[in-house]
Amino acid sequence: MKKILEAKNIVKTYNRNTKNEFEVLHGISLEVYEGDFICIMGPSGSGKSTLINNLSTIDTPTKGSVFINGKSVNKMMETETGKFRYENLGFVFQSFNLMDTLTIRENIAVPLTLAKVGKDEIKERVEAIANKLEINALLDKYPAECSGGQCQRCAVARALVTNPKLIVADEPTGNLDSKNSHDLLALLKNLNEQDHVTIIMVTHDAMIASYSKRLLFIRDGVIDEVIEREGLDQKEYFYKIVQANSKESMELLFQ
Ligand SMILES: Nc1ncnc2c1ncn2[C@@H]1O[C@H](COP(=O)(O)OP(=O)(O)OP(=O)(O)O)[C@@H](O)[C@H]1O
Repeated sequence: MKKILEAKNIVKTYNRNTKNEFEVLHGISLEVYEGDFICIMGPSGSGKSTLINNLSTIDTPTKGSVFINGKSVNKMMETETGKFRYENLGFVFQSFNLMDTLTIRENIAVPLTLAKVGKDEIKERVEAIANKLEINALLDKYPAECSGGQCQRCAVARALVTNPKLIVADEPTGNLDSKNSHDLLALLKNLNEQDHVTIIMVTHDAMIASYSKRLLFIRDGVIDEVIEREGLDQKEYFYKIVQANSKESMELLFQ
């Protein structure tokens, strides 16, 4: 299986060399293979967003290294990072991050415009991904004219339009109700299973995490527990995830 991402011993320290210096990630190593669907969970403040940002070029680790498609991303120049991002990564955030003044069509086209893809090809690729995600009817609307669920589907289309190797999603269902959350996860699961899109996702929600294939539980800046779905059905996997999540509550209640 092809290795998409490798993190070696990453450490992240905020406010370095000040009295507020504070190490959030304490040497995390991780390998992600093509077709993986990894979910990161953990208590608030445990370092989930810091980890996903450091894995995906949004932030740079203080120590250790990250390789995406075999390329070391730590050593990349600022200018190179932008190009590398839209060629290799698709991002989905809690707040959708669509631009209000652009139509959905223009929003989805942004990574292609940045990559200087020609006008005709942009039109073709935007329409193809809109077809796949069944959002054709939204293309000429503005984000304010779409529901939250529709906006997040459009954000996923924007993340996928460059055919990235890896989708990075930080709390993608954070602003969605349960029906829209499940629809979004069904879509991501389908992309993962049918098109082998590799996904790394942060969530607080055990039900949402039960769509993944592997769960990394972060506690105090280290990977404390790994749960593989393997032969489990979604319900059994969900119960295992709930158990991992309830560890803190049990400790608080019965210490
Ligand atoms: N830019 C920053 N500068 C200083 N400290 C930061 C910065 N970003 C995050 N932190 C701190 O690092 C720790 C981990 O933050 P992070 O956002 O990664 O946690 P999280 O697990 O994603 O939390 P949550 O579930 O609440 O979103 C927290 O204590 C946070 O206050």
